[in-house]
This record gives sequence, C-alpha cells and structure tokens, in this order.
Amino acid sequence: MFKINEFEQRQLLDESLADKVAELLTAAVESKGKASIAVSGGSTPKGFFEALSKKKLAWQAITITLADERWVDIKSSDSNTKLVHENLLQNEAVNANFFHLKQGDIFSEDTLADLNLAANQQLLPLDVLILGMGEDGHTASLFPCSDEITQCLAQDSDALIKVTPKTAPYQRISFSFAALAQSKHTFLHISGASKKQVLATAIAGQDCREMPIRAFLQAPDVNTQIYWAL
Ligand SMILES: O=C1O[C@H](COP(=O)(O)O)[C@@H](O)[C@H](O)[C@H]1O
Repeated sequence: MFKINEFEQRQLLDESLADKVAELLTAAVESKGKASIAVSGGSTPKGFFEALSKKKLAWQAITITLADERWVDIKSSDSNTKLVHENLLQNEAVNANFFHLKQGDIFSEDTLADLNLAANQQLLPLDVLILGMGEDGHTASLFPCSDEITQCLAQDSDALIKVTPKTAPYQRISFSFAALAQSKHTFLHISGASKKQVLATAIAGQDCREMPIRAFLQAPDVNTQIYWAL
C-alpha cells in the first residue's frame, strides 16, 4: 500500500517530513521511553536531516541508524554515516544515539553476525523508516543487479545482509526487506522529475527483483507514505 504526497518545493517537503517524523518519534518516546529511526543516505536527504536536527525532541532516548551503508571509510564523502553525522547529528539532535552499521575495516561474517544480534536486540522493529530510491528502483541497498537480491527480499532473511551491487560502487550492508517491512511508519523520500518517472514505472509493474522498491509499494501490511517534490 502507498500514498503519494506531492510538494511544490523541496524545502516544503523537508519541513513537512521533519514535522511528521518529529511527531512520530515523540509519540514513541512517550509510549515506551525510547524510539528508533533508520534514515537513508545518498543525495536526497540533506535538507530533511537539517530540518529534523532542529526539532526539540528527547534525542537522548532516540536511536538513529541507516537503512544501508557503503563499506567505505566513514570519513569518505561517499559514506552515509558521514552524511548523517554532518547533517542530522547536529543542533538539537547532537545527543541522539547512533547505531553504526560500518564497524571496522574488514567486513567479516563475524562482524555481520554481531551486527545482526545487536540490531535485533536494540533496534528492531523500527519506529520510523525513511527510504530513498535510486534510478534503478533500488531502495536501501537492495539492488536489482546484485546476486543477493533474492535473499534481500526473502521473508525469512537475516535483518542485515552483505550486498555487492554490480552497477554501483562499494560493498554494502543493508537491512533486508523483512526487517524494514516491520517498521511502524515507512516513508519514501524522493525528488525530481526523473525519480517521479522511476516511481511510475515501479507502480506499473510487479517484479520486485527487477525494482526492489516495489516490495514496499505492494506489501499489504506496509503503508508507505511517498514524499515527492520537484
Ligand atoms: O546508494 C544509495 O542510494 C539510494 C538513493 O540515493 P539518491 O542519491 O538517489 O538519493 C539511497 O537511498 C541509499 O541510502 C544509498 O546508499
């Protein structure tokens, strides 16, 4: 299931999404004393991160993580962790907790097992999930071109998966569809005419392995709120 929310300007979208997410995180903290949110990286979320970072929330009770990360040095300009540190873990949100997906230099099976255990104990199910979408219909690092795509979309997959895309750089770590689909509130944040066309193609077809974002649009128990601006 999905609903499309369109905005005339990206700044209006960023403010509106930040208002909504702030409301949901506040409600989660009030009801259970803590909240968790996974955000996406890439080129789209910077303005939203800045708007959300200025909200006066109980940030010390909130854990932020990423829907996916590239296995690069966290000082690299391609690091999603760096993007979050420089734009979201700022202002009022400087005291939020951050759950690192990129641990150490070597991406070993032991590292993956430890991260899966910690994510299941500390984070899941997420209160809020903010997805992005690439031009190929990937979301998080669920890439249609990867050998792991069947595993990424399987109902019984681990929460975190090692993914090697064939048409995008870097090895990745990504939450699986099964883990992300448990989120209490799911948003897809996209902008620009080209992404609107990609979304239309995704809506018009069925095959989730061809465009993994379809899994979040089609699942009857996932209500994906799409936020789009030109
Ligand atoms: O590689 C990634 O790409 C997607 C989409 O990024 P964008 O630059 O087209 O907004 C992003 O959602 C994901 O987190 C990132 O690792």
